Amino acid sequence: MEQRWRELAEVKRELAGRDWFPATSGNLAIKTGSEPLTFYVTASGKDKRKESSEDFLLVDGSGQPAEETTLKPSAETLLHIEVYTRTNAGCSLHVHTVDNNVISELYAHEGSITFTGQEIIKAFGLWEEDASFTIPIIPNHADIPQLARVFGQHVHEDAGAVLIRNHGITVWGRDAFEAKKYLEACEFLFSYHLKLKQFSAITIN
Ligand SMILES: CSCCC(=O)C(=O)COP(=O)(O)O
Ligand SMILES: [Zn+2]
Repeated sequence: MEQRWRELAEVKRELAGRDWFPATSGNLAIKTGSEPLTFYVTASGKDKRKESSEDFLLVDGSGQPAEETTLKPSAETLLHIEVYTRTNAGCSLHVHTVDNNVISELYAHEGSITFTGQEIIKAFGLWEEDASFTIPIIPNHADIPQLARVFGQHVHEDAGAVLIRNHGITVWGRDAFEAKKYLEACEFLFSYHLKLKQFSAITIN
């Protein structure tokens, strides 16, 4: 358990270093047991750039604290539960960035965005020359159980990503290394796409 705590703390430190937790946003989770399901999740409403012994709490398969604590689990714990109950993923990460919000707004009407012809797609385990990677975009339902239900409809593989419109992205992987790799690759693709779009607009006009 302590090992999992340290792994999640390390991921949290790295993502904080990228400034991916503005205004208390974001939540992270790492699985500690499957039968029954238990996982560490970030405490709700905190500045995730700060580090303390109260950063994470252990919760059960219904998102309730699995040990005595005054900490409140992330408001979006139900999304992490969708990941762990539908797949063999071991870690799930959720961040709000300007780039992932802009991409989600630009392509919401299509319901997804597809990337192809990018070397970094290999980070998703796709090695073919014409490989493509599609990220679904779902509406940002205020009701978290409803958001989690819609989100869950796009959770099929042990690693993946879903954009929530004008909210953020949730990625997951078999372990913390893979989840972070997916997240970094997604944000790279978003940033590249937006820069290219801006640059193309300037050179055409
Ligand atoms: C100001 S962020 C609004 C809530 C949110 O979307 C988020 O990611 C953080 O919520 P948490 O309860 O996990 O702190
Ligand atoms: Zn969020």
